[in-house]
Amino acid sequence: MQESKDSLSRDPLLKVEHLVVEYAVGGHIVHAVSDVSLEVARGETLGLVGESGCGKSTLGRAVLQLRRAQSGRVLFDGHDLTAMHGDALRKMRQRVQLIFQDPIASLNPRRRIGDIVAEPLVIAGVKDPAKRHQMVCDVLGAVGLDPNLVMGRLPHEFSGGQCQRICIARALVLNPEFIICDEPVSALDVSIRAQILNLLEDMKARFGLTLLFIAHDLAVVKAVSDRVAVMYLGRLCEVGPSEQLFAQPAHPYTALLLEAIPVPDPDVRPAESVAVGEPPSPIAPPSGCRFRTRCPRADQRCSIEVPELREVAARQFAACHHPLIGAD
Ligand SMILES: Nc1ncnc2c1ncn2[C@@H]1O[C@H](COP(=O)(O)OP(=O)(O)OP(=O)(O)O)[C@@H](O)[C@H]1O
Repeated sequence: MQESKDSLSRDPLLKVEHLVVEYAVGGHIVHAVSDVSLEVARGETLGLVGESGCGKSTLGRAVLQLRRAQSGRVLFDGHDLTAMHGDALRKMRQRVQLIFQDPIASLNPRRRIGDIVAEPLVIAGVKDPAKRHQMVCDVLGAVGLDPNLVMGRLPHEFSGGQCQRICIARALVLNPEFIICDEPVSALDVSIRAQILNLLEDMKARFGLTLLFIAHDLAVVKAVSDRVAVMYLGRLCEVGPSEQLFAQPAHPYTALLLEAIPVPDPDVRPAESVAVGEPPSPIAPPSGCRFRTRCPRADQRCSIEVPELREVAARQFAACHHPLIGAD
C-alpha cells in the first residue's frame, strides 16, 4: 500500500508551484494565497483545510484559472495552465471540473435538469443530440437519479442533496480526470452529508478520478482524504498522509484545528485551545510565520524568518521553526 502511494506521488496530475494570488480591495492588497506549492498524485484525494478566509477557495479557483495568479505556475498533467488562454485553456478545463458548496445556487433555476447536465457537452462541441441525451442519462443514472424522472424537471423541485447529485452529474458528464470539490457538503443537512461523500468516493473509484477536497470541517476531510494540506492565512503550514497528520500533527496550527473537532462523548472535555484571538487580516499578515501571533511556541525567530515546509516525519512536511514532532 505504502509502495503504491509512493509510486503515485512520483506521478503528480496537478502541481502547484509558488502560487501567489492577491485581490486589490479599496486601495489595499488582500494576500489570499502566498507562495503555495503542492502536488496531487493521480488517483489521490488531497484534502485542503483551514479556517474560513484562509484562501482555500481562491487556491481552487486559481488552479482552474477562474482567478489568475499574480505569480507561480499550475501544471496539469505537465501542461502549464497559467500560460494558457482561449481554446487551449477551455479544452484543458474539460479535464478539470469544480463542484461548489451551494448546489441549489449553482443550478440555473429556469433550466431543466436535462439541459443543465447537457450544457458542458454543448460547450465541448458534442453536436449529436441523441449522443448527448444518452450521455446525460448515463451520468444521471451513475449518481443515483432516475433520468426519466428528473430530466424534464426544474432545480426547485429537488432537495439540497439531490441538487448536489445533479451538480456532480454535470461535473462528470465530460469524463474529467480531476475534480475540485469546494465544501461540497457543508451546505447540506447533516443527515445527507454521508450519502454525498459516499457518492463522491464511488464516483472516484468508478471514473478513476483525482480529487482536491476543500473543507473547513476536519472530520469530513479525514473521512475522504489520502493526504491533507493545512492552510493558514494564505500559506500552507502542513502537508502529510491523512492518518499520520491526524494522529501526530506537526504544526501547532494543525493541532489547534484537531482540538476543535467536536468530541462525541459529553464526558470528555475538549482540550484547551492553544491559540488566542482571531486570525489577523490577510491585508496585513504578520511578518515571518503568519501563525506566530496566535502560537504558544512562537519566539523572536518566528517574527523574522518565514518558515519553509520541511519534512518532519516520513512524507509529512511542516512550515514551522518549532514543530511538535521532528527536529526543533
Ligand atoms: N473576489 C474577492 N475580492 C476581494 N477579496 C476576496 C475575494 N475573494 C476572496 N477574498 C478574500 O481573500 C481571502 C481568502 O478568501 P477565500 O474565499 O479564498 O478563503 P476560504 O478559505 O475559501 O474561505 P471560506 O471557507 O469562507 O470560503 C479572504 O480574506 C477573502 O475575504
